Amino acid sequence: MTTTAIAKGLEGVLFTETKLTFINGTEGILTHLGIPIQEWAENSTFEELSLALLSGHLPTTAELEAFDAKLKANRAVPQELLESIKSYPRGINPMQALRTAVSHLGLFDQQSEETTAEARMEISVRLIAQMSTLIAAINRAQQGLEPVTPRTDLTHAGNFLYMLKNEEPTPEQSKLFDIALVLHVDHGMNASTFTAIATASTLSDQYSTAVSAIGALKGPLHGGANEAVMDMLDEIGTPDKAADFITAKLDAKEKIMGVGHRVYKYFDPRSRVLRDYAAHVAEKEGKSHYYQILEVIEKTVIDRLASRGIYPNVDFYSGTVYSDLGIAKEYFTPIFALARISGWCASVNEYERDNRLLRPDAVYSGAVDAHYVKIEDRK
Ligand SMILES: CC(=O)SCCNC(=O)CCNC(=O)[C@H](O)C(C)(C)COP(=O)(O)OP(=O)(O)OC[C@H]1O[C@@H](n2cnc3c(N)ncnc32)[C@H](O)[C@@H]1OP(=O)(O)O
Ligand SMILES: O=C([O-])CC(=O)C(=O)O
Repeated sequence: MTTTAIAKGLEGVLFTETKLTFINGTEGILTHLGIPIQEWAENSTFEELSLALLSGHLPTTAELEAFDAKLKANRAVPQELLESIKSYPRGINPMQALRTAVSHLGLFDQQSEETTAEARMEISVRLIAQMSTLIAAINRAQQGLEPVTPRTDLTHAGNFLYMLKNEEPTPEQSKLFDIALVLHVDHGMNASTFTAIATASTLSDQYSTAVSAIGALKGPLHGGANEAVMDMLDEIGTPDKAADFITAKLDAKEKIMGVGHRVYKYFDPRSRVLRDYAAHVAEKEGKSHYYQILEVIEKTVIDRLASRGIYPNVDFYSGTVYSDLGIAKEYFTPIFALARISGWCASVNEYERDNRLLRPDAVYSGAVDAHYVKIEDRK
């Protein structure tokens, strides 16, 4: 069946069914397994949401404990890989490093070429567990520091912060970071999940799907926007300059990073949760410089763009939360990958249960009835 109507950017195209995530973009609703994102953020953990999406149901205590134990047991990565990470050039984009490291990780996994449902599930657990160790090791290696051995007595979020700083985070820091991870775990058929599924649809392996997805997430129109927001805040400098800066950008028809969404034509509910946490920190510890600038930007953007359905998205406030945790902005997008690996794996595994090769089409608008002209005869 072929249609000649072009859906630019595949907007509104339905290519599969899913039971994992639902989004109502007009009302700003996001649910996983039918449960609102606010409830997941308030009550759950990264580990529980990851397992819920991988298994398709809310886990029992025994199931969650077994999954958590498996994640913990799989945190370490091969020493050769850590040595290789230390040899990466300094100053590289950490997403480049992560893409390379995840690909390299696959070389050590004896199951990496297996594509059965069972193998995909086993590899998913390892990918979820080890992504964290890789990102922390990249962060430290780029500063000339030795990687920190993962601990098995900390949560996924707490252990990541520990490996980053070689210092145990406070329970509040771990909880805040865990909530940020929960908010980023899955989001329907976003560009990186779609990319992962496209790769898996060729019956390629789970490491290849993760590597493709990391590449797709890296761009500033997708996961890379959280870092771009911080670049913008640094460029603005002080809150009093924010309104004029944004107005000038919009007058010049430039995009504001962390704003707008293909699906949400109202507030992204994740941005509201993150804003509330950022506001809470601001109230407790005094308004950070970044938070004050974001407040002005949000107001200016809503005044100018809300009538067109353009509102802050998840990337708008996430950076202030990470920056409050002392994380450098270059690591905001890798942290997005740290959370989204669960969503990628869950979506790929779900799609692979009833796989069909993804292969859309294009309307041909090039030359017709042309003939080959020898190079010496060309004008
Ligand atoms: C985790 C995530 O991936 S969330 C998204 C993260 N990305 C960003 O924050 C980058 C900035 N935002 C954007 O580029 C866009 O909003 C996208 C790509 C995310 C989605 O938007 P789309 O629905 O594809 O809209 P598209 O890019 O086609 O723009 C449609 C119109 O809205 C305007 N618009 C969209 N986003 C913005 C923005 N952030 N700032 C200003 N104008 C915008 C466009 O300029 C365009 O205007 P025009 O019709 O006058 O030419
Ligand atoms: O759904 C999208 O297009 C982008 C997004 O918000 C996400 O991946 O979290």
